[in-house]
Amino acid sequence: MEEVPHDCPGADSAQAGRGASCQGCPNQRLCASGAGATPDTAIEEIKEKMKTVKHKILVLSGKGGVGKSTFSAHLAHGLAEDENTQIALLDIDICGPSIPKIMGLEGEQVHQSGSGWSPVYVEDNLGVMSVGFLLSSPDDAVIWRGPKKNGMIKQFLRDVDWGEVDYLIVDTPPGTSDEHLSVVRYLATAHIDGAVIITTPQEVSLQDVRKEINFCRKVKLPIIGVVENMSGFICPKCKKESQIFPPTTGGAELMCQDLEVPLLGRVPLDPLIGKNCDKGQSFFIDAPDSPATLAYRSIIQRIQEFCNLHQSKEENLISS
Ligand SMILES: Nc1ncnc2c1ncn2[C@@H]1O[C@H](COP(=O)(O)OP(=O)(O)OP(=O)(O)O)[C@@H](O)[C@H]1O
Repeated sequence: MEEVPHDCPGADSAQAGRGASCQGCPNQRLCASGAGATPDTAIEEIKEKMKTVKHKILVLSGKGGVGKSTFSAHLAHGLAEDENTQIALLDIDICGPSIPKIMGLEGEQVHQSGSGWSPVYVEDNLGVMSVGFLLSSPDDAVIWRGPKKNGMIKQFLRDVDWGEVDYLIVDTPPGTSDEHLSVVRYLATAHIDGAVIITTPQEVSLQDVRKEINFCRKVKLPIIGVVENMSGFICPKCKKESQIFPPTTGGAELMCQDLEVPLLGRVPLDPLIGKNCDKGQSFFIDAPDSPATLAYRSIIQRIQEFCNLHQSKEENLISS
């Protein structure tokens, strides 16, 4: 893929491409050519597009590898169990798009639909779009930087033909990067319900979650809550409940109390989750009553309650 070595500080601003924010930029010529320019019309187009999407949820994590994509995928699977609910799963994890693998869609490419793109449907009511669909193979690397990367996110939000959707779940890269700012900026005008932040119980992960929470507060992104993943261990050989290692105490719970954000729940470390993700199959099917599945279901219910409340608040605002 083409590299755009462009780090102009104004590259993501509405002024980029018009030269106004690019003074002193070594790549001014590229910038002035309009690469990655974000005309105000794009925001308007995204706003228009998002009118058919009822709820928008961002899934964030401070650290990589904590289970963010696994969570995004299974939130989508869980919500899609109600066949009257239409779900869209968007993967913008540019450096490590794992949604194709987890959803059993490896090797899929972007499908054209009119002038835009059509999601790939894993169920009638569950459509998926991933940055991974743009790669020539799973081992290909995305080396876009700056405006082109943001342009791609804009394109995902504007050009994918989602149709009428109840929930749009956005799986983001770890940390608080350009992509987060772009997606928040583009979706902000279309009212994001909020963010779910995934962590493990370890302090190295929690430390980064604190930053993530501060990021959300700075950009005024509501926080639905935190999920402590890989919290305690389910031994596959142990049959009795008592032999299950207890979930951790402290960890995310203390942090959530401290920072006044809800802890949505804890998901144990369960080897079946890893196995099923590698097979591209939901673990809810193979282990409908496992502690991990039950933990997920309770978390999903809390997210739905949050979104319903958000919707009533919006409706009240409109009617008042
Ligand atoms: N509760 C769990 N128990 C066991 N394995 C898990 C659990 N949650 C996730 N995993 C496994 O952990 C690995 C990392 O998960 P995942 O890819 O979802 O992380 P991530 O936070 O999205 O990573 P990144 O953002 O760096 O791509 C995967 O192999 C996944 O199957």
